[in-house]
Amino acid sequence: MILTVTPNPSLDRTYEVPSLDRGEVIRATGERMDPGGKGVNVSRAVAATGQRTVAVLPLGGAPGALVADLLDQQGIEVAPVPVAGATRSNIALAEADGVLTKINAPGPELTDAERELLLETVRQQSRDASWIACCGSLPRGLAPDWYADLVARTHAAGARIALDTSGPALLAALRERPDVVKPNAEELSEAVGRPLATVGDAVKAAEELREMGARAVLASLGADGQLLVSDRGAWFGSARVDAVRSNVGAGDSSLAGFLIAGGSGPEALASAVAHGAAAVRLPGSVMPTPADLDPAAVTVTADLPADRALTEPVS
Ligand SMILES: Nc1ncnc2c1ncn2[C@@H]1O[C@H](COP(=O)(O)OP(=O)(O)O)[C@@H](O)[C@H]1O
Ligand SMILES: O=P(O)(O)OC[C@H]1O[C@](O)(COP(=O)(O)O)[C@@H](O)[C@@H]1O
Repeated sequence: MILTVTPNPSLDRTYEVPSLDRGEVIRATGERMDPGGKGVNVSRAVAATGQRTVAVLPLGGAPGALVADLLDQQGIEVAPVPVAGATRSNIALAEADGVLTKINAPGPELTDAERELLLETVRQQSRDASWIACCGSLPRGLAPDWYADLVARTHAAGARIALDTSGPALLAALRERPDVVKPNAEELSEAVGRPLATVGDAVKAAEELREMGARAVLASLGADGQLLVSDRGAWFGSARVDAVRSNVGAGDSSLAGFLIAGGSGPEALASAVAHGAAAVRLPGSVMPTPADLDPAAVTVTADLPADRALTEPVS
């Protein structure tokens, strides 16, 4: 079973708009609502493959009830932690030319009792977990070392940990040796404090994250593909996508693909790339099913294209 922990889930509202004009009334041409938050999306993608997954998440207020309903409709097993504050709503504005603007709200502040209940729920659910994916930003009330503490506790109980977060929460948790971390290019650059212009720059940064404690680094590089750096070696994977519809949740879908394929080595990287490529062909944060995957379009190589310039360099 793959357990996911999303301390700050969301109701994701995506509006399709012709274009963004600041200060004007913009009439949306389409709208959709999805249960969101990075671990929630990992659970949705794992469940789409038929594997068992449980999502642990605080839920509160009317948006929280809506998230619970939407997850129920999708058949996702949830271990909810009731909280007094309302679950946040995150807004994505998708322009006709493909540009996506996202507004991520801070979310409710968790009380001491809610924080304890969240930890206790993770502890109870982690008994049958092969992997625990700890994902997303931390809500107010959880200190930056919250993930570090969770990694230390769950490692002691024998589960493997995948971590997808950023900033101080990522840096603190690295010290507890998570089994894999999944930064995107911006998060990787922020963690090492350097710009990334080439695949080689990303490889060096991923190696540095391993020196800081990560056992493996699955770095997602947007349209350029993904990189896996671990004690078994380093590989680069990519897949060409002709029409990108939405990249919301593409990283989450990739992490799910990586975990369901065993969570290490080139086969898991190929699965991560296939899931990322499939996710961007789908609207909003719709997660791919096996029928959406095109494994034949994926290339994985140990011959790293170090000099290749990133399509979207991080400055
Ligand atoms: N424009 C794109 N074209 C093709 N694949 C993409 C594109 N954007 C994302 N992907 C796929 O989805 C993965 C995750 O996207 P990325 O933007 O790196 O992560 P995140 O969603 O975490 O920011 C990429 O590594 C790639 O495999
Ligand atoms: O916890 P954060 O960093 O605010 O991110 C939450 C948001 O990210 C998502 O999980 C999507 O993630 P990505 O587009 O980065 O893959 C949304 O569902 C959610 O609104």
